[in-house]
Amino acid sequence: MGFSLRPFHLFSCYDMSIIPKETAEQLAQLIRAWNAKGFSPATSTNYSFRVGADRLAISKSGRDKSQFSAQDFMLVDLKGRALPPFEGERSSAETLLHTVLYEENEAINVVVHTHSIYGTLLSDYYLKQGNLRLSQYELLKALPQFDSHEVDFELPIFPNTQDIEQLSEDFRQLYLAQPTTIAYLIAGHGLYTWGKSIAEAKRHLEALEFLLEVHYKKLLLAPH
Ligand SMILES: CSCCC(=O)C(=O)COP(=O)(O)O
Ligand SMILES: [Zn+2]
Repeated sequence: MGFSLRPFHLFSCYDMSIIPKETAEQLAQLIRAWNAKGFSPATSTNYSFRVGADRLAISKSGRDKSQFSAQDFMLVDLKGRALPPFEGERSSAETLLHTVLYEENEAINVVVHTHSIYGTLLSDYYLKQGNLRLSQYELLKALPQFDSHEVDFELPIFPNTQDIEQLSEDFRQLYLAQPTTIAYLIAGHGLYTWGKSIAEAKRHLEALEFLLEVHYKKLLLAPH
């Protein structure tokens, strides 16, 4: 099965209150698969895809990701406000961490977030230095900017906070200064990454989660 995202602009007379079923089902299937890998314990994590220039489909808050289905998405605008017919429903508590990306880059179509053990531990461990540097791993070539393993990839780390609006503005400043950023960590919390398609966001997420696990296990082998 392919994981391409159908360009929304092809639907000139498309009903904008409808969430595209095929895309929602593709992403829901991946969300369940990532849950099985331990990326989203206890209702954690959130996911979204662009539905138009001014709107996105995002996971509703508190959903069990092992049971996630297309019906667990709802529509919000770029300010994170619920759109018809979803008024009164609660989108992800971290909705603004998604909307900031769709606002700042119209090429972004999918945003994903994980709460893996390795992302949680390493983001906390490296918070003081402000980033996690990954070098010399072949899988770095799954990231867009690299065609060699002999590179230094720095994953920014933000302190965790319950003030998601402030965190989204802090991230906006970083993204405006460094628009090639493809992911970041929140300390003791997890990973955000994104892409222009489901396939690209999937590649980033799976490569980064693999690299986090490898890096953690390397520290165990050779502590420093
Ligand atoms: C139980 S996880 C705490 C909130 C969180 O970090 C998360 O990713 C899930 O929040 P949501 O509102 O999207 O369910
Ligand atoms: Zn989270």
